[in-house]
Amino acid sequence: MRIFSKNEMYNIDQETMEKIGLNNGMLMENAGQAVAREIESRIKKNDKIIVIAGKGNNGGDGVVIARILKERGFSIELWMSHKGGSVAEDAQRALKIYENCGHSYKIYEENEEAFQISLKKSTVIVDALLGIGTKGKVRGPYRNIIEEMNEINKIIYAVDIPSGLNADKGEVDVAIKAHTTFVIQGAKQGAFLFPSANFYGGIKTVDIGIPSSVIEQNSYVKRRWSKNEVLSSLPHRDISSHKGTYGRALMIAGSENMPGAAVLSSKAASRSGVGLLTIGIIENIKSIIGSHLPEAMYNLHQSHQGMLSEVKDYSSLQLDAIGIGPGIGRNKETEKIVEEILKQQVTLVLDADALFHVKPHLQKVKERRFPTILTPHPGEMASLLDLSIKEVESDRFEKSREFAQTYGIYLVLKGPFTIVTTPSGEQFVNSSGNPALAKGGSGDVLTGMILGSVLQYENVQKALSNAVFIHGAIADQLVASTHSPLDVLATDIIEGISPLLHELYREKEYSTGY
Ligand SMILES: NC(=O)C1=CN([C@@H]2O[C@H](COP(=O)(O)OP(=O)(O)OC[C@H]3O[C@@H](n4cnc5c(N)ncnc54)[C@H](O)[C@@H]3O)[C@@H](O)[C@H]2O)[C@@H](O)CC1
Ligand SMILES: [K+]
Repeated sequence: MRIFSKNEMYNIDQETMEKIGLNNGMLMENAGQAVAREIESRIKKNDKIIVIAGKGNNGGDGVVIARILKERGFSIELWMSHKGGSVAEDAQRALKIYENCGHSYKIYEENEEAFQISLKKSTVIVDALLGIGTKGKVRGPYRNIIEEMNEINKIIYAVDIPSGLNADKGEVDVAIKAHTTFVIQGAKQGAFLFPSANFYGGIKTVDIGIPSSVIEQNSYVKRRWSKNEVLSSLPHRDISSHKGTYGRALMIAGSENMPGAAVLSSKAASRSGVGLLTIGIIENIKSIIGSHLPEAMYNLHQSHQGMLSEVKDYSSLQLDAIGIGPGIGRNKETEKIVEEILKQQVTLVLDADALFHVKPHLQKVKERRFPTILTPHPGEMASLLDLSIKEVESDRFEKSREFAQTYGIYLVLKGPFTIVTTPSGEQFVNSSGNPALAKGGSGDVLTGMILGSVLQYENVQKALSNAVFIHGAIADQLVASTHSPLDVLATDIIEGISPLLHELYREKEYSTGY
């Protein structure tokens, strides 16, 4: 599923009209036809359907839907929100065609009570009030209509966007609570931001025939990353491979107060395919880690205030990637280590306290020639950008892209619908996971999984998106089988890596070559 911003969508529509020659009326007809087909497959002949259309082009789509479904023999009442004169040109034309077919409609502004009676009698409502043109707080009759529609508690199918929502942002004033939203050509960004995502219900894309060349030239790549993408990109292990083939990684994590962060991130890394793992920790917690992960090697640091202190020469380890951050703590010494790590000519994964330390050194990040991956949660992202969490969350796509492009990094902005952004600005939205992951340690596990994953793939984005997907899918499976959203521990996620990978590889019909 493609995802668009409002401006991208308007540019795509504009170019389709100007360069391709499909006019707005044609696109509206295609949109209405396509959504009507989807609705038809979900309704019964005895349903009483109300289509409520606004005065913009979204309303025009609604008028086409009403006509098509009427012609197919369904019981349809079309309501326009406003009187004729103020309705957009193409929507007026759609209304003229509707009338030419012998159909009539009613106007909300002239008959509010009758609308409420009709609403009560209806079984299905089609919401074509407002689309991507919505700006600011919902005004005029729309506010009442939206509230009345929500109160009546019927099945609502929304066209393009649940009316009232902003296409690009997560914040909500008043909006339709849809059962399903039929998104035109692709979802709009707000479908993956909160709280607006809660209003969409199911999402189904309808194709209105916009040429793919126009889409490519007028939008960034923004897509959902789902199981199909994971299956088609899982790496193959060649029969002639050996442990060196799968990378030498160093995970620098933990401190006296947080030894668990080192256990979780290192264990997750080795379960995710690392060939040879070295753990960078302070000497006094080695015995704790060792009892959990006998397979690992160690790079022991001096301790200062219970945290890592010495800057090491890593050249003898012949590393391919370094992960740093979970539980390392924050003081001058740990900052120096992060600074030193930035000079290493290997792939880097920075998380947690390393994200705190990297902020004054972002210029050095920009100068790096090897992939740098930052994995902030919204709070860490907000402090990297000097913004509030709310400002980040409401605009996750734009904020991540700007940051990733400015510093030439891969960014994994965590949260529901984690977004992976590449240095060139392509974005991939994860489709797995649930609130069971909102727990201490689950980020440390993801960091380890990412470190393990980047060594298995030639393409960094695929490695990141797949690690994020698998992390979420494990939580989904646990909640669907033996756990609840309350009791999933970070260690359960690690234990779930093997069963899930096993299942995915079986599904991919993975063959070892034997
Ligand atoms: N070529 C195109 O642009 C196409 C557009 N299509 C449909 O058209 C929609 C976009 O159409 P429009 O740009 O006309 O926008 P909308 O249909 O979303 O509505 C804009 C109308 O709402 C009013 N409005 C905006 N914000 C408001 C607020 N806060 N409170 C009250 N009224 C408000 C505006 O004054 C304008 O009259 C899409 O979502 C899609 O459904 C499709 O028909 C396909 C082609
Ligand atoms: K709508």
